[in-house]
Amino acid sequence: MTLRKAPLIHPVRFFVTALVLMWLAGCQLQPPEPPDEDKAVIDRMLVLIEERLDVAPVVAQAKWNSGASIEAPEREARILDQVTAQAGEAGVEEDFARRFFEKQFEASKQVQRRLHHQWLQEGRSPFADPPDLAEDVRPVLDRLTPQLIEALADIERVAEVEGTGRYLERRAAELIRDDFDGEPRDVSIQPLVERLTP
Ligand SMILES: O=C(O)C(=O)C[C@]1(C(=O)O)C=C[C@@H](O)C=C1
Repeated sequence: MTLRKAPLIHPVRFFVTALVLMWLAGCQLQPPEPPDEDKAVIDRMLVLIEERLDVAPVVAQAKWNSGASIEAPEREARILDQVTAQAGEAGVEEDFARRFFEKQFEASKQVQRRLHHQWLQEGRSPFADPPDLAEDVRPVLDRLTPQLIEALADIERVAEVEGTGRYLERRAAELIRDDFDGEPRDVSIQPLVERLTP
């Protein structure tokens, strides 16, 4: 009679155990996702940034027709004064709020410069029915300012939640236009990436 040694662990059990262990390891490797309500806070902010960036081509048209400079430092200073005052009331760190808005100006100017460059190359004539910068366009930006400050206050509340930085970058790619190689988008979210990344 030949004695066959029984395997230490039955092959089927070994296989099932290995599968379970691999599945558990997979779960461990998944980076943590923020809770849904914190994701909604980030989405809301990104939608507002996109809305603001959406105005830049209209500003560019108005300035193309009027010949006004893309840089409007006195206008930026006025917005920043307002932002500083409102950020304090909303519980947002003033430096963070200012840096955030400075980056929104920069992103807008990038869009405007790239469009003017394009139009110059095309030899574009003035737009037929240009929007009025003071009457039509800047009021849209002014309405967005307090909404963005509120969104910044919410961002501050979720800043320490794990996974928010990663989520922000992923969703920015989905919610914000990637015109001009995505440069204006990257600039516009930069202060948020810095704030949300540990
Ligand atoms: O209001 C303008 O003239 C704009 O070009 C818009 C804007 C802004 O993003 O708010 C951008 C650049 C200017 O330097 C000032 C303000």
